[in-house]
Order: sequence, then C-alpha cells, then structure tokens
Amino acid sequence: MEKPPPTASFQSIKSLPVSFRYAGTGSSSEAEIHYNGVTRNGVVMPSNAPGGDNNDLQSEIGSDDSQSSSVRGIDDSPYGKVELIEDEGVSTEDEDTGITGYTPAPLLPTRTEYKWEDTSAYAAKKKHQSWVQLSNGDWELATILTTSGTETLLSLPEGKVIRVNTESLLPANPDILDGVDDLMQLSYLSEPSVLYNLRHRYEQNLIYTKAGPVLVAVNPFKEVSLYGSDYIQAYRRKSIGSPHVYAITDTAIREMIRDEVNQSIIISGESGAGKTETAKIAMQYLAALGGGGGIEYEILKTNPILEAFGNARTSRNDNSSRFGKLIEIHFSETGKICGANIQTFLLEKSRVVQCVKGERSYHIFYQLCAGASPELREKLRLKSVAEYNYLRHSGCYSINGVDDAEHFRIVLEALDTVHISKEDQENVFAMLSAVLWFGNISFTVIDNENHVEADLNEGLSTVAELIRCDVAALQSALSTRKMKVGNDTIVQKLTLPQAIDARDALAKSIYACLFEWLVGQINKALIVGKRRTGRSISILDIYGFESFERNSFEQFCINFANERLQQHFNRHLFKLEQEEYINDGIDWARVEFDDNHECLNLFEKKPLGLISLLDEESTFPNGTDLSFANKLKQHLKSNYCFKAERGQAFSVRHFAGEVTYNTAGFLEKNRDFLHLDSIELLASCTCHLPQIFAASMLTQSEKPVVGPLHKSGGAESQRLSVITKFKGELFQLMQRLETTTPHFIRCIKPNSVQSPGVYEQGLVLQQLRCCGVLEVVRISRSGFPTRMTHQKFARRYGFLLLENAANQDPLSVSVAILHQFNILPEMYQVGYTKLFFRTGQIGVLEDTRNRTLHGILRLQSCFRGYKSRSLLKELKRGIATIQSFIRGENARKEFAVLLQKHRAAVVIQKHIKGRIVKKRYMNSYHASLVVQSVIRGWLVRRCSGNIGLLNFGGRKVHNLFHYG
Ligand SMILES: Nc1ncnc2c1ncn2[C@@H]1O[C@H](COP(=O)(O)OP(=O)(O)OP(=O)(O)O)[C@@H](O)[C@H]1O
Repeated sequence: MEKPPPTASFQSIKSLPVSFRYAGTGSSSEAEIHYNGVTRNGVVMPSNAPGGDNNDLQSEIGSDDSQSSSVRGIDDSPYGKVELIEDEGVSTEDEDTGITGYTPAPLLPTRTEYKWEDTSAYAAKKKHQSWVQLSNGDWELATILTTSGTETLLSLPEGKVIRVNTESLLPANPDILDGVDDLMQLSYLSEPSVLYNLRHRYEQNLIYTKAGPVLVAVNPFKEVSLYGSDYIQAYRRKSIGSPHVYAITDTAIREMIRDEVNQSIIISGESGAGKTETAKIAMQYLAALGGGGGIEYEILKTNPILEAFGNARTSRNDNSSRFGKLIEIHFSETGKICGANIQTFLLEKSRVVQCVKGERSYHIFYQLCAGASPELREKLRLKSVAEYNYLRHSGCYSINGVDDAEHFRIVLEALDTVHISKEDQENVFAMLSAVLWFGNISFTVIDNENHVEADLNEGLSTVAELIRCDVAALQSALSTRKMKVGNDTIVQKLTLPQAIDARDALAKSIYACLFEWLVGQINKALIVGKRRTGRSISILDIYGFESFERNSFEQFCINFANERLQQHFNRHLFKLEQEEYINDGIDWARVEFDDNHECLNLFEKKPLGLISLLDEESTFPNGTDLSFANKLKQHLKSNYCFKAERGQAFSVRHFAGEVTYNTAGFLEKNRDFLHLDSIELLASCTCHLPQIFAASMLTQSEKPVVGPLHKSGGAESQRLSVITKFKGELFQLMQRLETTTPHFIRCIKPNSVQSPGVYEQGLVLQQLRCCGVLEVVRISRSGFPTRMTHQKFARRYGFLLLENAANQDPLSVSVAILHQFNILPEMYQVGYTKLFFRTGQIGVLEDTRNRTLHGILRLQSCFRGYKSRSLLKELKRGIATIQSFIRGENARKEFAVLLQKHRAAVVIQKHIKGRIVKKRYMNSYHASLVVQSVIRGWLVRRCSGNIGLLNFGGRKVHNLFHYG
C-alpha cells in the first residue's frame, strides 16, 4: 500500500522510534531516513548534551534539559540525508570511526503521520558546528549543512551559506564546553576554540581563565566586581574556585608554607594588557593576608612612587610601565610579611629627552609642574610644562581624567611612607627640575667647523644652580671633550650634534640614576629584618614579547628577555607534567616539545651570537648600524633562527613568531656612554645626589675607571654595554627564579582602543601566540592534556559499553571502554589512578556519548510524553469524578443548611402566630368581660330600682351578680 503523504507536525516525528546512521565525516549529519519501509532524505542534528553546568562533566543520563529537535528531514534536501529505521531499537554507529553504541528499544507505538520540515531552521540552532576562517582572518562558528567529498556546505550566523574545503575546517567543541574556565578542558584545542572561549567568558566579565598551569587575564578596561576583602576572604577560605589572581597568589602562599620553597608569580603580556594592575592585585592579596605591622602598607605605597617615576603615557597605554620589575616579598615564620625588595630592569631612558607625538614623558615631571607648592616652584625655578623643550615637543601635556596635581600629593605621601626625608625629597625634585632645564640649554656655533659653545642662558644657569655645580664647568662639560694624547691633555670642541648628544646623555643618566637611587631608598625602607626566614614570593612584572612594524634595540632586548622567560616556562611546564606522569607510572618520554634553545643560542653564543657581535661592533670606533647588520648576515646566515633582510634589517624566529629588527640606532643605544667629563662634572657638584650618581656610574664600569683626566677617549668603552648589563641581570633573575616554584599569568589586551566590551579577535590571537598561551596549548596537545580518574571515566562512559559491566571495577570498565571504541594505544595511557589522553580523544568519546544520550533522551522524552498523555487522560477522568463528588457534597451541605433554616423559620413562625392568636383572644376576652360587667351593672341598677331594694349596697348586688 502507498504511504500517505507526510502531514503531521514535527512533534509527531519526535515520537518516532528511530535510529539513524551517520555517513558523514566525524560529526557530519549526512544520513538517510527509513520510515515504515520508505526512505526519505534529510539531515540529522544532534541535540545539546544534557547537563547545563559546563564545569561538570558528570551530567546525568536522562537529564531533562535536552534540546528539542534532533531528527528532521526534507524530501530531496540538498543538504544531506537522514535515515529513520522503524522499530529497530536505537543503535548508533559512526562509519568513520567505527564507533557503535546502543540505546534502549523503542518504547512507543509507531505513528503513521509525519511532516518533513525545512532544514533552514537548523542553521539557526547552535548544533553540529565547525570553525571556518573568513577572508579577514577572523574565525566564525558555522553550521555544517552537508559534506560531500572535500567540500562542505556551511551556514554562517548571518544566514549566508558558503562552500569551503573540508580540510580548512576546525571542529567546534560541544556546547557543554562553552566558556569552560580551564582551556585544558576543551576537547578541541584550536586557536578559534581558545579565542571563542575567552570571548565567551569576557562578555560575562569573567576575565580570568586557566590554560592548564597558566592564568590568562583579559583586561576588562573597566571596574569589575571581582576584588576586595570579601573576595580575598572567599579565596582564602577556598569557597570560590574560579580562576583569579587571588587564587594563584593563594596557591603560592600555601605552596611556600607547605613545601618550604620560594614562589614566583610571573606576569607577562603586551603593553596595556594589565600586568601592573595584576601585580598590584596580587600584592593586595599578599598584603591582606600576610599582614602584621605596617610593612605591607609601605609595600603597597611603593606603587605610586614607581608609577610616577617609571610610567608614562604611550600610544598603547596611558599608564605604561617603562621598566621591568621584580618585587620579592619576604615572610616571617608566622607567615606574615616581614619585608620586601624591588629590583628594576631596563628603564627606557630615551623617553626623558624625547617622546613620540601624543605620548608623554614620565608622569612625575607633569605631576611636579602641576602640584608643587609656590615655595617649591620658586626654589626649583619651575615653569609650566609647555615651557620645557623635553616635554613640549610631543604636544601632550595631560591625560583625560587624570589629575596630575592630586597624583603629586599621593606621591609626596608615599615618599613620606617609605621614609624618604623632606630634604631628600627636595633634592629629588631639584634633580627632576634640572633634567627638564637641560632640555632648554641651547648652543651657538662658534666656528666654521660647526663647533659650539653652550649658551649662558637661563637653562644653563638654572641647571648649575639646581645640581650645585660651577656654571663654567657645566658649560665646558657640554661643549668640549678632554682627550689624552701622550702625556698631554688636549681639549676638543664638540660639534652641534655631539654637544646635543652630550647634554641629552647627561639628562638621561641623571634621571636613570635618580630612579635607581629611589628604588634603593625604597628597598632600605622595606628591608627585611631579623625575622627573615628566607621564604619569599616574588612578583615579576616584565614587558611581554613585542613585535611592531618597526622594531628597534628596545624590542631586541625585550624579546631576548622573553626568550629566557619562555625557556623557564617550558622547563617548568614539562617538569610538572613529568612529575605527574612519573607519579602515575606514565611513559612520559614520548612527550615532545619545541625548545627555544636554538633561538637563545643565536642571542648568546660566543663569539658569534647576536649579543657578542653587537658588543664587538659597538666597541669599534668605525662601527655603524649598517656594518653591524652586515656582520650579522655574514656570520649567522646559516642559523635556522636568523634571517637576513634587505638593508640594515634582520629577522629572528622567536618562539612567538618572526620579528624583523631594524639596526638603526642599535650601536648608540647599546653603547649608551656618558662622557667622562660629564661624570666628573657630577662628581664635582656640592649636592650629594649628583655625587652619588657619579660614583654609581663609575662603578658600573667593567674595570674601575681611574682618573678620567689620565684616560684617553676610549675610557667609555670600558663601561658595560647595555645589552651585556641586561644579559647579566637576566641571568641573575633567571637564577633567582630557578629556585622558586613559578606561577604564570599571561595578560591579554582585548582591544587597541583601551575600551571595555570590545574584543578584537585578531589582536587577541596575536597576543595568544606571542605570549605563548597557544604554545602551552600546543605543548599540551603533544602530551596527554586530558586526564580523568578511572572512577569518573567509568561513570561517564560506562553506559556505552555493549557488555554488562555492572560488577566490574572502574579500571576494568575504563579499559573495556577504550577497547570497545578502538582508541589507539598511542592516544592514551593508563595510569595508576587516572587515564591520560592526547588532545581530541575525549572529544570523540564525548561525541558518541552525546549522540547516544541524544537518542536515549529522545526516546525518554517520547516515552515521557506518552506517559504524560495517558496520565492526563486518567487524571481527567479522575478529576471529573472528584468534581461531581465535590459538587454533590456541596449541594448536600447547602441543602442541609437550607433545611435547617427552613425548620427554624417554621418554629419561629409558629411561635409568632401563637402569640398573635393568644393576644387577639385575650383582647376579645377582656372586651367581653367589660361588656358583661357593664351589662350586669346596668341590670343590677335596673333590678334594684324595680324591687326597691335601694338600700342594698351596690357591692352586694354586684357580688350577687358576679357570683350568681
Ligand atoms: N583587572 C583590571 N581591572 C580593571 N582595569 C584594568 C585591569 N587591568 C588593567 N586595567 C586597565 O588597563 C590599564 C592598563 O593596565 P596596566 O598598566 O596594568 O598594563 P601593563 O600591561 O602593565 O602595561 P605596560 O606594559 O604598558 O605597563 C590600566 O590602567 C587599567 O585602566
């Protein structure tokens, strides 16, 4: 008999007992539907997995929150086929993976009517999806409509349907993994999945996410209510488990106490990503919990000072730290903070004398100009910002929403807190003012050879006054250079560019020394006392990997530091993995990862590494940036990590990507020498700060510089080059970190406009790559990132087993599942307590689980529907009976009340009627008596008249009548 055309609603399809056969790739929906012997074309759309909690992988079978539609079809659909096989029970089989599963036998009778619906409805549902990269580089989550051969038809969220190469697609994670708080939980660890997950969380103000051992912090660029004493207490009590800087800091404290090992919190990220804020949040936590005495208050007060002297407005961040810092916080035996030490790295000196349009120099200059009292202004000969050449040229004097005068007040307060005397504070401000006045010193050309002499102007005299030196000595130090030729000392005049360089170099050096001196003073204030136990937590806030269009010496140093940190990161990451593998008896030797050893070698190798060659060229009097570039190309061209570029450029293959450096300015910045005449000038000042600076400049020399007057002009070359000094500091830093247990925080800047709520995919992706988050993910992929205890695994996937496993132990169940699903032995390892999986393996199991669950749930929902309908019918009947009973009861009750009322009314009526009758009778009786007595009276009167008994008393007559 011909089947009737489909007419029923979709609901009726839901109640079909069906099984379906997947014929597409992986999670493809291609299938055929057989129903009552008829084959129809359509698509299968697996529903959401049950269990709403993303973090709970233990969602139960039969949970009610399954999504509705699961199987639909359309005749002659171009999108694929669905097969509904009548009354077969429900079994699933993935032809690609060969995975089979089962669901219970059909529970409902077959329905005979159905209707095929338009599949376009599916595109709107977030089901069966993959990541596709659009031409602008962004990743988009697209719904797979069909896959045929190498081509896949996709539907994009805005309704567009596109055809792409199947291989270009990346699988999307199941819905239950949306917004997981640890990226390691993602079944598919891919760039788009990580990007999507971070955005998903960011949109809900969940700015912290774990990437395995690393905390990823996405800058919210707004106040988020995630901080404060309540949160601190909650993390301390461990009543909150979500990722947070507090959680990381808390772990550090606990591990420090438990293992008696020093800890470090290593924060990195690009400028404006939130490193400094994150460091402050960690310090707040430490200060709140390790508290005892006022030292933690002093530690927190170091922030305004360091920010004022070391931060500036840049195009990327209004409050950009222009130095790296390590704060080591020491704890006493009782776990209280007992002191701290701050180490700073590579302050950007060049900013003091020039900065790019729209940027600012160090905040303290603007704060001083805005906030100094009239007396101080007078003393320091302070002018307005616009009158200083060093500040004027960038054209940016203020920052929106920032009150420099108020900040100056805060800095003064902080300087008091860290016990810097008023006299020293005044000296500090005098140095700042002098630095600014240096920029206003001008020169006049005095001969045909462009030789100059410093003008005796306001600038020169004010500087001399402020640093307390002789004006003539200052003028000479800026205009001439003493050279020793044989036994004679000759004085060489400087050309204009040389004089400007000498002036700027002196200003930069004074500022850098001032900064160093301040840090030293702060350290004295925070000095770790006798209570020192040697236990400490260090917070490293260091510049992240930088890759711009034009990269210079600064990026070269910064990226070198990041290579070192990455090496530390790799070692630590693998050490941890290794420990877990060993503890669980896992063969961890198979884990491979990309070491950045080769890149570090390129930098550090002697004598033919980048640093050695840079130093070598810097010492050559005739060395130029171009000759340096050529030397690199000549010696390093065969190195895998080095790439020669055109002109004076070269590229380095860093762990985070390739960076092209332009060598322009490399040699000068690396030499960074201050002429000995300038050092000597500072030494001659009567103000103690310049003297201290001069002494520290001399001690920075590799070999002690003996009497500059007796030295030739080559004396400067004996000073350590910037890169060598930096390399030494880094080496010490790494040695220090090596003795600690590290905790890594990677800060991410979600947009370049510093605005809340804006998530620029490309920018985030670039940072994820640069700061190595994807590297962690990649490393995890090569290891066994997914771990599950045998118990959990057996509980989650045990129901997929074809054989009865009721009485087996979790380990046997786990192994049986692995065999049943033909998971290749190299894809997993069985540990003593856990199963370890390579990336994606759990995804396959999860897919099968979801499909099976989906089938079960569909049947369960159909069955529940059927049961509900039957119940409803019975209920209806029951309800009618109850209703009629209740109505009868009510009627009876009403009737009884009425009857009672009626009876009462009758009694009352009777009584009233009786009374009326009685009253009437009594009235008539009395009336008759009156009449009778009147008549009798009359009769008596008549009788007595007639018989003459007039003398008879009326009374007797009356009585006679009465009784007679
Ligand atoms: N957790 C946070 N909550 C609110 N705002 C934040 C947070 N983290 C960062 N910000 C905002 O982002 C700005 C930049 O942060 P921060 O100065 O810490 O960046 P950075 O990575 O240290 O940059 P740089 O390397 O330039 O010093 C802050 O001034 C603040 O406005």
